[in-house]
Amino acid sequence: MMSYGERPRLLVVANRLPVSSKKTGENSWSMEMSPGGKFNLLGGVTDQYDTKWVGWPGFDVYNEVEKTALSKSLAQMNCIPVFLNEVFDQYYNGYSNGIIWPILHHMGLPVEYHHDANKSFQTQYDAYKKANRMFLDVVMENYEEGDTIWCQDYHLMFLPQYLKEYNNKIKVGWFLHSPFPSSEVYKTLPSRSELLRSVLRADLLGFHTYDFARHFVSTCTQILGVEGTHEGVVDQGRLTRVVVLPMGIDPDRFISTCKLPEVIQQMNELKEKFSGKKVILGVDRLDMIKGIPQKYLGFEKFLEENPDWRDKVVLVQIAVPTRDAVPEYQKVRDQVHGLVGRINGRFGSISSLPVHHMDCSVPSNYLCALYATADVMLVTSLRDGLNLVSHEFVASQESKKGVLILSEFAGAGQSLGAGALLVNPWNVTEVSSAIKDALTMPAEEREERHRVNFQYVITNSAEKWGGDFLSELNDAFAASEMKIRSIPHEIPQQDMIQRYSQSNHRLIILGFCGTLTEPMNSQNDELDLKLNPKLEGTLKALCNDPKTTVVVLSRSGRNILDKVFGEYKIWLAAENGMFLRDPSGEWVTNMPQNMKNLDWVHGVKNVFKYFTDRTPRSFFEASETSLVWNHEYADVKFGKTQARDMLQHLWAGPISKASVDVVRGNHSVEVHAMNETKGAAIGRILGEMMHKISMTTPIDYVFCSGYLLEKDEDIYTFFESEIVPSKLSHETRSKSSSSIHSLKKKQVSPNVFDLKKENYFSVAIGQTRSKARYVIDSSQDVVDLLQSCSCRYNNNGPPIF
Ligand SMILES: O=P(O)(O)OC[C@H]1O[C@H](O[C@H]2O[C@H](CO)[C@@H](O)[C@H](O)[C@H]2O)[C@H](O)[C@@H](O)[C@@H]1O
Ligand SMILES: O=c1ccn([C@@H]2O[C@H](COP(=O)(O)OP(=O)(O)O)[C@@H](O)[C@H]2O)c(=O)[nH]1
Repeated sequence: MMSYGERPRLLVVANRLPVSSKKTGENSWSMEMSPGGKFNLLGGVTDQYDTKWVGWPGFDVYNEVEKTALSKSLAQMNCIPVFLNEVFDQYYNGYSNGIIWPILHHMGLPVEYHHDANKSFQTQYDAYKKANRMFLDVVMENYEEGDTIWCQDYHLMFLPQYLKEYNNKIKVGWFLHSPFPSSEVYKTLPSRSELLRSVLRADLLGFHTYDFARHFVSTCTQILGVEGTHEGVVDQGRLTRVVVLPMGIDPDRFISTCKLPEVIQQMNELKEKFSGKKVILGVDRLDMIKGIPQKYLGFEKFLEENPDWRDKVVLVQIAVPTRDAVPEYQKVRDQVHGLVGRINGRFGSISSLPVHHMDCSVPSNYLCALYATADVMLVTSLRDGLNLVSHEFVASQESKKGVLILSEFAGAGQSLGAGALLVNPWNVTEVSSAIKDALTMPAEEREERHRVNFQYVITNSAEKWGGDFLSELNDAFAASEMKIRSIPHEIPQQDMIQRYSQSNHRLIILGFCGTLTEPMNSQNDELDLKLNPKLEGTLKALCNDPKTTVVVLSRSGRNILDKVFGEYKIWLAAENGMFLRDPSGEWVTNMPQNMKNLDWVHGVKNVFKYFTDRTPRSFFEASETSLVWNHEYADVKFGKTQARDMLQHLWAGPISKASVDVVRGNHSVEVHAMNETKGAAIGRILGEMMHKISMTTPIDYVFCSGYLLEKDEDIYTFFESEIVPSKLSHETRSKSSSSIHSLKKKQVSPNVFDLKKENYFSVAIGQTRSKARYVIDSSQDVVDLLQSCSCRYNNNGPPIF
């Protein structure tokens, strides 16, 4: 592993490098850091990391000598160029900004020009993939083992997959600076699944707001049929962590710039120019998402309704040209120019114009002067990942304490909403009233609102954001490394059976659905879950064996388990351990206190019933604390569509405020009380069991197997902590503190376990990755294993079946 100096290495990969390069002569360049945008993060993380940037330099370079010269100059700024040249147009203007960008911002797909080879989705998509491969090539040329790769934004959605395909051990994070839309919008994208699958290969995914993260997870569950959990997205036992981390700015840069003599001079000039007038400021790229037309309509309405203000207020709008080659951007520019002309025509005079509109960017010091001089900042984005401009305004207003009017559709609305006046930019009347409120706001309220926002902006800086993301990435990577190491092995069948026969008290814990159930096929009419007939005799023999305790631990309810296992001398734990039945058939409630509020159950049941009635061959199980809707036997495609719709209904209705977990399985939707997992239940179950029986022989053999959800796999790790270290004798062990009693706060005898590592068999069914030690393919293998064990139940005696 290579580390530059003492610091770990970080490669930040973004579409654009954070420097602007100017050609000063043949093969010579001058470089300047770009001050704005997400490039602020660079300052934030360089202290702890040796950081290098990989990205497009901002222009084409074809000549090899020039490429080398530019690369050398960029290297001095820790930048590495990716020369996209002929791919750039279709990748950047085409797929990135013409297709993905509008989708991410809820604007829908443009009409496809499929007759024009340069504009068809397919050619643009191919260019996008090609560009992502070009980024990969440059990253790999510079990669050293142990480096962290942080991919930025929607331009690089294929990069996580390409990196992991190249080397699965690379640590990869991806952050989306844009919003992520509702699944209803996202699913219109023709390449929807490929892009999602690719980003899911990263170790950590970051979003600006909770809504974007929630949309992303639910989109993955609906389109890919993967499982969404509170940690992220789980596919085939592999977790991709999802975090919400709103970006920030470098507030000190704005605070100190406002104190520079040059900037104070600019501020004085601006004050003089607009003396006697209040200044409303807008700073946006000239992008459809920024809602500049809506801003002008709101301002126009304000002037219409408030004639007294007409010569006392100006709107200064910096509209930075952007993505000019994309047709939609040309349209919005023309529309905006039309509105500016109309407003100035209606309300202007020889001596004053209400709108000062500029199609240009301004130098960063001048921008600071504008921020600091303005009385009101007006942000009317229709959708915006975050909106750094609003943060920058707040940071620059330390002395003026002006008012921020902020669109509720900007990510920043979720963090600066407390101090800002939040508006719906589509509501022209609301924007107009907010302008009036801002201009007439009493000083006391203005100062208080500013104080709240200023506090947020200085605390949640870009530095904190970068540090938090990278530390989350390290944690996620370490956790996934541990998982990779524990890819389960094939079960050593002979050893398992031999150890079984040599032990004195065996505990067998089994799941039910997919573990012990009868295999179903598409011809089956009977939808009742039934015990696999091949297991009937085996299970009976195991249950009758005095040396063996068998527990079925299932999400199913008491009535189902009773029906299936009524005649067996078996322990049944229904609803993941909420109810426990002993071998004599008596049920007790075994529910933790904090799960008693079950008001949501009724509403969920109604939604499940509605969908069951409309989805042939689907069914649901409703128990007291959980509900499962199963579409395994329904038409595959229709079942998935219905499940997707069902989730929308659930989120919008009965579970919107409930403490529940929703789990989207491959063929099911489950809703159950929060944190109710098999691992959380097993301590309680064993405690209750020990309470009921007097156990003379400690458990020295455990077989635990199921076709389990990722979250229920905590049951496999539960027993790991019960294992006796090999050097501890049984006597020493009995004095040690490692007992269920101490671990799970239940009244059980201290000598419940005497479990050696070799005698613990946790066996996952049908998983490629798992917390279990071993893996088997199907429930048929469970049948074989249990049969082999039961044949040996009288130790060395002859098989009885
Ligand atoms: O590089 P361009 O194509 O000219 O576009 C500039 C950037 O626009 C987008 O910015 C987003 O990132 C900001 C910081 O996270 C966020 O505040 C804003 O809401 C987003 O729109 C784009 O995502 C960047 O990649 C572009 O560089
Ligand atoms: O003339 C200008 C106007 C704006 N900006 C910067 O552009 C960024 C805009 O970021 P924001 O998140 O508001 O929107 P985006 O353009 O990234 O969608 C901010 O950092 C501004 O300081 C700039 O550098 N020059």
